[in-house]
Amino acid sequence: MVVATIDISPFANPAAHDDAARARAAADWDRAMSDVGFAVVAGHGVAPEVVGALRSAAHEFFERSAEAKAAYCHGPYGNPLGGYTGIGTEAVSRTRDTHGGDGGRSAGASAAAPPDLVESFIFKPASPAAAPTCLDKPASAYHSELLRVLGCLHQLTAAALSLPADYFERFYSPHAEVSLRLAYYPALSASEQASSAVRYGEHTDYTGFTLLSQDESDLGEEGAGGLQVKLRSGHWHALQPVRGCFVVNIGDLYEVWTNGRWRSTVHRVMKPPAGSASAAAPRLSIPFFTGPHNEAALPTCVDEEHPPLYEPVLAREHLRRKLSASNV
Ligand SMILES: O=C(O)CCC(=O)C(=O)O
Ligand SMILES: [Fe+2]
Repeated sequence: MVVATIDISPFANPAAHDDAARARAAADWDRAMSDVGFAVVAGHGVAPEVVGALRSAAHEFFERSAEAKAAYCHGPYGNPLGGYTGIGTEAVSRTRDTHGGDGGRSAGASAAAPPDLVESFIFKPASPAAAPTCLDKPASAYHSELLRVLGCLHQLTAAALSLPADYFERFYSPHAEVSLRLAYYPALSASEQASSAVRYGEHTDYTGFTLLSQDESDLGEEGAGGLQVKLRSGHWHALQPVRGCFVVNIGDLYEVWTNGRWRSTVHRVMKPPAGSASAAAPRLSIPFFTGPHNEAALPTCVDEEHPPLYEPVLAREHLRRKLSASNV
């Protein structure tokens, strides 16, 4: 398996597992994050109904008219109120030109990239801007469940990096900087299909862990389009969804914090081939972006053999640079 499946139940349900099981999961996690920067996470304990309810509500919202959806637009992608942004607002591969945690592996690639073929809704439970009624309950339930899973991932990470079990808590409390994004890729028109635009251009995520619920339709025929991850070899690997699991990857700040031991890996969402069933269908994926509160800076994995590779960076400043580059 190029992308490992990691069962996190020793951390999600600690009473049922012993320390040896936790140590094994932590070693597997360290290997996955160092080699690929992506893993498939099982054993998280999130009920399928919680995921299903949010997916249905999101479809209901995105199938509304452009005018109805525009009523929930509160500014550019990444604005503090969250809400809706349509196609034409974001070109994520333009962030490749800003300094990332990836050591500039493909910097300078795409200053003029066309906008991504995606609509977004960012759900923020504490936002004063009202969310559509259909999303409110399922998104709140999903949000709090994923915060719980994030806590497990932090314990797993602390074990993997030989840090105290509660190491990450202080950087993520009293509030983490999280963002629940519904990413809707409409069926492709003939002109979109013919254009050089992609569904979501190549990029690294910006801060901490991203927990992604993939669209099961990505299981379609080989090359049907969907999430692809750039391996160290330069090869693009298509990530097939695994039922009941989340895909988890790290963003730039983790690469900085681990002094390059873990990889903030470049990924993208391609278009399905013209005329295929997948091209005529919408695709919905749900990334939950997570990062520390702004003051956090956590250089680890530094010793005599591993001198610091990165300038220290504050979460807020890094996020600001990335978002301003991605907005069209
Ligand atoms: O839609 C996907 O599968 C991935 C989206 C993504 O990479 C992102 O939102 O950062
Ligand atoms: Fe991403």
